[in-house]
Amino acid sequence: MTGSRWMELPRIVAVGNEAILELPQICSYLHLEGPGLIVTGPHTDDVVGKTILELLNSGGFEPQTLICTASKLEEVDRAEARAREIEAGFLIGAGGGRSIDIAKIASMRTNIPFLSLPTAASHDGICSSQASLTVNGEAVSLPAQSPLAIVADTGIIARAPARLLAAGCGDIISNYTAILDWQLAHRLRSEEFSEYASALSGMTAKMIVERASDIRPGLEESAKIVVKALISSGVAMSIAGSSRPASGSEHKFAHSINRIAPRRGLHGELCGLGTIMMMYLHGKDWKMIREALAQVGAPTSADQIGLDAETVVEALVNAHRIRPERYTILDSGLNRDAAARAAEATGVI
Ligand SMILES: NC(=O)C1=CN([C@@H]2O[C@H](COP(=O)(O)OP(=O)(O)OC[C@H]3O[C@@H](n4cnc5c(N)ncnc54)[C@H](OP(=O)(O)O)[C@@H]3O)[C@@H](O)[C@H]2O)C=CC1
Ligand SMILES: O=C(CO)COP(=O)(O)O
Ligand SMILES: [Zn+2]
Repeated sequence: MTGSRWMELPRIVAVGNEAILELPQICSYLHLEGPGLIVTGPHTDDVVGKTILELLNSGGFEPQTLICTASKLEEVDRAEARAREIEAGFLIGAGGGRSIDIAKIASMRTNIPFLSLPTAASHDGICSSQASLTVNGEAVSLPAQSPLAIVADTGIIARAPARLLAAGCGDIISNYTAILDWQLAHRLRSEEFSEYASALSGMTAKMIVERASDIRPGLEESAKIVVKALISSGVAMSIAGSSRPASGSEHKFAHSINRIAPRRGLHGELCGLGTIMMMYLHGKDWKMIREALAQVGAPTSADQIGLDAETVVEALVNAHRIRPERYTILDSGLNRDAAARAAEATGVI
């Protein structure tokens, strides 16, 4: 085999209190030219929309805003059309995982560079070169543009609702089972495995578990710990060239819940619950995971996010149908009784 696989990584990663104020400077440093299209959501627009507009205006980047409300292809189509219509020089994905993913795919389609401006530490898609979308009701992972720069203002992130920070911890802690699944697929299916990507992803998850008692809502220092971990997890995905180091059976469970009970629980919350149960299925230390999630304030039982036992079991037995090409512990054939036992034994239901 000849040639190489190209790894896309950001050129600038700015993490810190009031980092948002450096936005015009960063755009100039990267030789970006306006208009800049800000892809964001309604809540985020209330929190930082005006600030971003003022900052970009002050730098002469003629900003415009597009509000998106769902992780759907139609929203990507809208972002792409608007970017082309205004002949955008760059895109900014500002907000949670959904806005960043939409900007990421629109950037890939239009070949217009994009900047990632997370306003919450709720997901590890801040820097990854893939995006997750719902297409025809199914969760799909698509190749996308890696951000040219990340601007993570830890002051804004620390002031975001506490639930978002806890969810981000869940998304990182899920790397434990994602790696176990990847190793299993390597052993049983000869799937290509990256020692480096898995080591980085695993170290990131271990750090959050070890520092769980230091992670408190409202603290800038906590926001910094979690954001850096989310970025590392994204780098692991970029190294692997897929979400494999950060998405395994626990993510299949989360996607399966989204299919059965849409809008119930945040992505990272569902992944956290899935990780507890998948650790149990792998015969590993699920209590350590549950304890860490509880320490950071993430849900450890389904009823905390309004899910009933039947929905959890249904999601578990059907989770292997999500992206069947991605082999995980669930592909060994989890029957309904075993699924209920795993959920009950771990206290998830
Ligand atoms: N590409 C990848 O590698 C990854 C992608 N993802 C994807 O990311 C998404 C999950 O991300 P997540 O962030 O949990 O979900 P959302 O993007 O839906 O964000 C959750 C909510 O938080 C709000 N919000 C964000 N920041 C603030 C703030 N500072 N103050 C108040 N509210 C705020 C959002 O507002 P608003 O309404 O403005 O959006 C939204 O209502 C999923 O679609 C998932 O598939 C997750 C992990 C990795
Ligand atoms: O959420 C992810 C990693 O945290 C990646 O998403 P997918 O499960 O859609 O690949
Ligand atoms: Zn995730």
